[in-house]
Amino acid sequence: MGTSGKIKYFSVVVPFSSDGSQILLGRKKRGMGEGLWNGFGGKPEKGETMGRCAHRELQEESGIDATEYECAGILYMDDTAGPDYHIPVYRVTKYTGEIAETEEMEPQWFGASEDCLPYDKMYAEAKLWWPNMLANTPFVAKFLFEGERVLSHDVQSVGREVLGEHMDRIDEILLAGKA
Ligand SMILES: Nc1ncnc2c1[nH]c(=O)n2[C@H]1C[C@H](O)[C@@H](COP(=O)(O)OP(=O)(O)OP(=O)(O)O)O1
Repeated sequence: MGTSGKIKYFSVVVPFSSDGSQILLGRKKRGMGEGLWNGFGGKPEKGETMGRCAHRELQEESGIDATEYECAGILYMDDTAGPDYHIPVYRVTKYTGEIAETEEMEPQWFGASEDCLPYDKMYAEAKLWWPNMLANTPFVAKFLFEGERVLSHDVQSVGREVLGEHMDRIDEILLAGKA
């Protein structure tokens, strides 16, 4: 854990097209990460599990309603100075509704392959976990940051059961109001 002793929780949500050949990303229009392409997402509200947070954030930021989605992996980010981030990443395989640009995000489809992703306009750690996301291999990724620089990383492929245990621990913390 970084020296601040604080952990912030966020979700990241990535819709896939029905044939799996495309992914929907959003370009952040304001605030943290402005100008970067990423999945949709944000902080859980009080009393919300991460799954519910993922569903709500996707709806608020892209206008669509996820009907089939699951946790694909978790990003644990330790910062040498600032707060740490714990960020579950969700894969959406079915949704209803129309994709819309919102105040926060400009949505765009990209090919679901590494050479189609705009890594130079994504968070620094993105290129380290996206290969697992694209291969549909569940993962637990740990990063040590100094500001925006990744000092070290360890991305492990894990079984769905292990990922589920990580998610249970996070939901327990959220539901206990300890986040
Ligand atoms: N490295 C890094 N730093 C900060 N945030 C992220 C990363 N990598 C990421 O993938 N992310 C994700 C986590 C979230 O999905 C967004 C940040 O959420 P954002 O919506 O900008 O945060 P807030 O505006 O404070 O939260 P809400 O108000 O939307 O709840 O980037």
